[in-house]
Amino acid sequence: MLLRLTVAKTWRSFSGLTRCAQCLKNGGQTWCRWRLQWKRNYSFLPDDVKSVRSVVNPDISRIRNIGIMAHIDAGKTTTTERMLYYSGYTRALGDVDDGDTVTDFMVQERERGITIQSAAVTFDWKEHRINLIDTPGHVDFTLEVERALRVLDGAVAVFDASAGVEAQTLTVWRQADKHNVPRLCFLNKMDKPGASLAYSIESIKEKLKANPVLLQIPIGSGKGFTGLVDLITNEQVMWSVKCSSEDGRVFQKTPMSSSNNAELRSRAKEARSSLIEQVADLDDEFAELLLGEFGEDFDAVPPEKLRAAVRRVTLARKGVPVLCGSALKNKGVQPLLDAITAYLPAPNERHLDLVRWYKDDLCALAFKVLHDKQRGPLVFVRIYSGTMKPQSAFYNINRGATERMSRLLLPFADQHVEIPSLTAGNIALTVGLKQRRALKEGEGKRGSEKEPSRLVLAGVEVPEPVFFCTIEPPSLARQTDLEHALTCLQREDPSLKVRTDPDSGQTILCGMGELHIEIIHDRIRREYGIETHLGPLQVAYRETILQSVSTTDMLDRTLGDRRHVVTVGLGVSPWAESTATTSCDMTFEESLEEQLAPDVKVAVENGIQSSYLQGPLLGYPVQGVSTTVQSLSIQPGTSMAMVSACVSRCMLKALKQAGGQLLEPLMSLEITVGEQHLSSVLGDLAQRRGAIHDIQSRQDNKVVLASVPLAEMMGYSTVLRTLTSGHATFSLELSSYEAMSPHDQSALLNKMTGLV
Ligand SMILES: Nc1nc2c(ncn2[C@@H]2O[C@H](COP(=O)(O)OP(=O)(O)OP(=O)(O)O)[C@@H](O)[C@H]2O)c(=O)[nH]1
Repeated sequence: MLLRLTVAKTWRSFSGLTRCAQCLKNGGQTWCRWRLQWKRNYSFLPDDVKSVRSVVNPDISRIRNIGIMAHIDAGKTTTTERMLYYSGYTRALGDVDDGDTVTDFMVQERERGITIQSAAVTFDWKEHRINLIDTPGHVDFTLEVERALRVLDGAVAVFDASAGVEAQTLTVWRQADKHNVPRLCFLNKMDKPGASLAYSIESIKEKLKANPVLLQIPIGSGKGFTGLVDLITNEQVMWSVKCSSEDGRVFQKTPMSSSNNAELRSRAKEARSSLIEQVADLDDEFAELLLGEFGEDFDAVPPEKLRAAVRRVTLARKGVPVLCGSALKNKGVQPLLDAITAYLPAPNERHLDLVRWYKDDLCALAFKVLHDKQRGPLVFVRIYSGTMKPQSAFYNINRGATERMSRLLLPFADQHVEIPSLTAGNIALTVGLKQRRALKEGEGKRGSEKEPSRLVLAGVEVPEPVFFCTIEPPSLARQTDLEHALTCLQREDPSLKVRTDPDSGQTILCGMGELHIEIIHDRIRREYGIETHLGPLQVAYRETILQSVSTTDMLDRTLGDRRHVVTVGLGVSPWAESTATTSCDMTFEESLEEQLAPDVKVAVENGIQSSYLQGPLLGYPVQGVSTTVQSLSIQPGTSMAMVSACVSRCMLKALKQAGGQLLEPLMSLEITVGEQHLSSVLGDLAQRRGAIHDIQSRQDNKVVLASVPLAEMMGYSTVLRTLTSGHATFSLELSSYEAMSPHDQSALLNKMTGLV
């Protein structure tokens, strides 16, 4: 009896047709804990992976390495989840709100319903291999997006169709521009009452300065969104709306000519004509075809000719195809998959100059490391040329070392399938590479044979952290465990920085934002079993100088029977744009440059660099300063450590004399808020030293664009929630480091030095 009940429950739960008995007992909630657990356990079993197809190395022209990128909550994970379901790799539809999606597998991701780390999945769609990376939308994890875009050939930018382009969309769009990544736009959430195709298209043009090429128009709006018109094939694509549990697998395609909706027919005709004209403007080959054969009758333009032209336009990055749908309501995802295979490039269509040097030798870029307790570091690699095989040796150009990989895996989120080899164009996971950030290889060949400096694939820029706090283990005995945990976490996440305070000896965590540090704290507790204590969160200020100064210093010290004597003269001067940079530089006077021995130069450089790390005001890093070493005399027998110490002391003196200026991180803030709460939000911003740049209208909401010092934004999410009863969202991103006013600077100095 019990068995029968369980089987019945299981079937009901699996089929998604009815609620389980426990759900009904719980007052009719759609999901109960039991059902969630079941979904977690069974919705992504290893045998869901179609391993036979997966092990086949597909032809390179049929591979698509793509990323899904967007502002937070636009629906990236939900869209990815649908792709996995329709391609047959999962048996049940995962849901972000239920915390059971494939790509958000970290506990923190499931609990919070957000993506924290990018996750790679591999699946097949209509004879194509799609390697997909779902990236986070929250700005604290922006490095994850950058790392993914570095190795991808194409991207899908997902938009909330009721919001259009949002703050983080701009950031990820710029990142994709930087890496020349062709992309598609997916206007998601067409089922939302405020969804608007026209508004979203306009904001893509205006804010992203992109050229949207509309390939579909929606049928119905808000809750009445039922399908779309495919303007390429001139067909109506309709999903069934009979049942809310419909999984969207089945849909109907009918030619527009047979539609009895005259208004839709005319809208579609107009949109298709605009599309054809736009593509003809962007692609000469298509324009010629149009002039020659189809000038009089756009209806007769064959879909395949139009598709090929849109592909050329996309690859040349002259336009961005735009599609629409509702991932949550299971509409529009299969056409999006078709578009990925039709318009985004195969790896061999992305012409990387560097790769041709390798010919058939292996060239791969390691772009991400995961730390696995049993297997050690798992390194994600993108293969650019050659073939990768387990149990073979590789030359790591960055580290100048040969390494051996023990196993080769294909990533399916947190599940991995072992494979015997993988060819160019693919993304794989390797086990056994020991070197940190193990990078590119030329199999079995020393880099020198091939001018290694020219053959290294560029990595990504790691953003500077803006927040820091102390972290302490529960007892001194756990300090080593904490250090190990932090080493592993840093290996995975280069935007996390860990240092030791030279005065107090405390360990300092530096991160990209409040959420970033909170997640690291939580991971140390859950994954490494250490209950750590975090000190108060502090802003990472910077220091610079106000004027040019020259000074000298002399060190004369006897240690044991050895006398060390150094005299140094140097000048420091501020950069014209000290707030626009995060670095400093140094030079030697011409005569010294020629005269000094290499080890002396290194010692001097070390002294200068160490003084840049801690400014004279509050010990924050110095930026925007040029130093010129003007004179140096060293008595024989003096150690190089003493040279560094003397230079460092002289630098401190010079920086102090040059007048210290504190720089604080200024953040770009975008708040979306209902009109009724606008005035309270603006009033609050005024008290936070905020400067309002613009207030725009977005459907029924107002969007406030402002800049605010980071120091004023601690715990802002709670404040905003209280001010607006939870009816506002915001996104915060580092804009620049700005000089503090003399009043604010002295207040901060007094506070930090304990004078008030
Ligand atoms: N109405 C509606 N809601 C959607 C749709 N797609 C996603 N959502 C909801 O939007 C919220 C965010 O969805 P996610 O898929 O987590 O969005 P995301 O872009 O992956 O979020 P982050 O990774 O955290 O940036 C969830 O509550 C989803 O259920 C859609 O098509 N329509």
